[in-house]
Amino acid sequence: MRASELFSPTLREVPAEAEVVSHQLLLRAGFIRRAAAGVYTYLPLAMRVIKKIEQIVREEMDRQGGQELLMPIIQPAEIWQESGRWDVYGPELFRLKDRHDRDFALGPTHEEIITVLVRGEVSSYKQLPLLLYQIQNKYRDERRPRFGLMRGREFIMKDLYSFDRDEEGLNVSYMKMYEAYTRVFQRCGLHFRPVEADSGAIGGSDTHEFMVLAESGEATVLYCDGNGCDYAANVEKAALPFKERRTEEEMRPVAARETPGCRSVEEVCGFLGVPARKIIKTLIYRTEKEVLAALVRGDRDVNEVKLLNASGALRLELAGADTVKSITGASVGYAGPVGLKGVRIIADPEAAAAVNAVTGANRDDTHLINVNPGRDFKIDLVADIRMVQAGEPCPRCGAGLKEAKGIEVGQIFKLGDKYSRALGASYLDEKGQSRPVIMGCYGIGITRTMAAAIEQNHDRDGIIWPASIAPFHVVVIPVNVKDGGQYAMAEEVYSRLWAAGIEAVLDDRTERAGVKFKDADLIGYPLRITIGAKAVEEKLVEIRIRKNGETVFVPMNELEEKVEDMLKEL
Ligand SMILES: O=C(C[C@@H]1CCCCN1)Cn1cnc2cc(Cl)c(F)cc2c1=O
Ligand SMILES: [Mg+2]
Repeated sequence: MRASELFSPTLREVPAEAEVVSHQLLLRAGFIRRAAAGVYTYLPLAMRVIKKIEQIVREEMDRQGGQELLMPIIQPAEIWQESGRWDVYGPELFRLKDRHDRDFALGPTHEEIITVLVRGEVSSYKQLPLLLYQIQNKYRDERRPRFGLMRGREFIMKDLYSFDRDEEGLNVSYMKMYEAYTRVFQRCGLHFRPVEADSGAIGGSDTHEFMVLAESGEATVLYCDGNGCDYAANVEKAALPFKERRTEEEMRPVAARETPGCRSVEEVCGFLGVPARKIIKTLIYRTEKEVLAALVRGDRDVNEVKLLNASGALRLELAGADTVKSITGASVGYAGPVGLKGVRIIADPEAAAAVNAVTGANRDDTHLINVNPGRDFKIDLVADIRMVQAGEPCPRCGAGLKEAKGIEVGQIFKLGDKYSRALGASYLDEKGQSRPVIMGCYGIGITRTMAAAIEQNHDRDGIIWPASIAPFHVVVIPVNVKDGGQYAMAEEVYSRLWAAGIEAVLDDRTERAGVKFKDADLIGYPLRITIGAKAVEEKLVEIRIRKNGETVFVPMNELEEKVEDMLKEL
């Protein structure tokens, strides 16, 4: 490929809406262009990266017995009504009508499509297990698409679905995918961690997320690196065994205390001179069914994913000031469990075990002291609803947990019979008994993986592609294209690299060398070969490694071998 022909319009400045590095660099380096909010055109350089990631994914899915197919993007509403999800998903589900006014969805995922397919074709245990996958665009109408390809409304996903006879078979499929995902992300040159995760609305039991570790990641991971312990969990899921603390403290009578303007835990602690762990923090939430009061110890935070799961609701959000006012009679910051009417009280075990605690009084500028759960208010449900914090003991080995930010690039789920029962996909077992097929589903965000690779591999000059997914391996730059000797040598290097299966770009533009170097660093080619006057005289090529800036001089007769060896390390 010659740079003068390559369609990769670079930008000097980036639009303000590009908040994260991968979004900025994908725009600046000419990889993507915005078509609408959260909708992008992938330009040639991006397509080369996407194809390489897809190829790695295909090879690893096929290695485990996966069979590729391609499912439709437009999905008939009927199967979503049959699975019960047509009314569960709100505005996030893109819906459209055809010319006959029939309802369709743009596929955000494909459990319904694939289960209906298998229902029609599988009837005997002899046909199982089945691992079917596709690599296809997905559509999810995010309220606020942002971070470029990291949270788009149209994105490319590999989704595989496993069909087994029973749980045991599912466990085999699940472990096959766990291994395949580990190989995929290793081959993509990414530093990642599988973490225990929450299965969310999709249901099912076990699930792991594959996190690319990067500061800009939206997910928080708690992990242990205590002597070989590999515990790691999305903080949404992380749970620690509750240890009741024996206390001899006598229950004292409740009393009100004026706490003017003290809304936060810190302000109340400072004003009353009590530690945060003596406070029961009360947060008012709304679900699609009811209003809840969530109680956690003052030095903890509510884990909204755990609260949602404990409440059995589908949607949960913090109540606004007016709801807090109407429910508690006070403005935000003075809510407490004593005397609350018409709300369900869900308390974390630590809050439920509190003795002589401080709580809001449900009256402005007032708190209560010596509040005792059970005596002064009734708890409707005790459930683990708190965030685990860094430093707390690893549930496996006791070492202090560490915290990292992660970008979720894949997630694998055990679905069980949730969709096969709802949609009637069953098979006859050896004894002629009809049983539901047991399913798993496994996703990798292809375009999100490309963005995550940039988040994890960049510097102030631009992208640093891992060699395995780089759009090209080498850029060959003649310092002066008007110098016949330099240009001829650059052409020779360029054609010999391609002959050796190494993907090279020849920067044949008439720009100054400095501009070419800047573009090479921005686009992020793993290697840069410079051909200047010295190179021509001494028949030496200068090879610079993008990742660490190291430069080596290589005689022409060792060119291909040296480049191959260097690429293996990148
Ligand atoms: O997609 C999954 C689970 C797995 C992930 C891996 C590949 C197979 N599916 C979960 N999920 C996420 N967002 C969704 C958004 C909409 Cl609008 C929807 F209607 C459904 C879903 C939905 O089901
Ligand atoms: Mg997830």
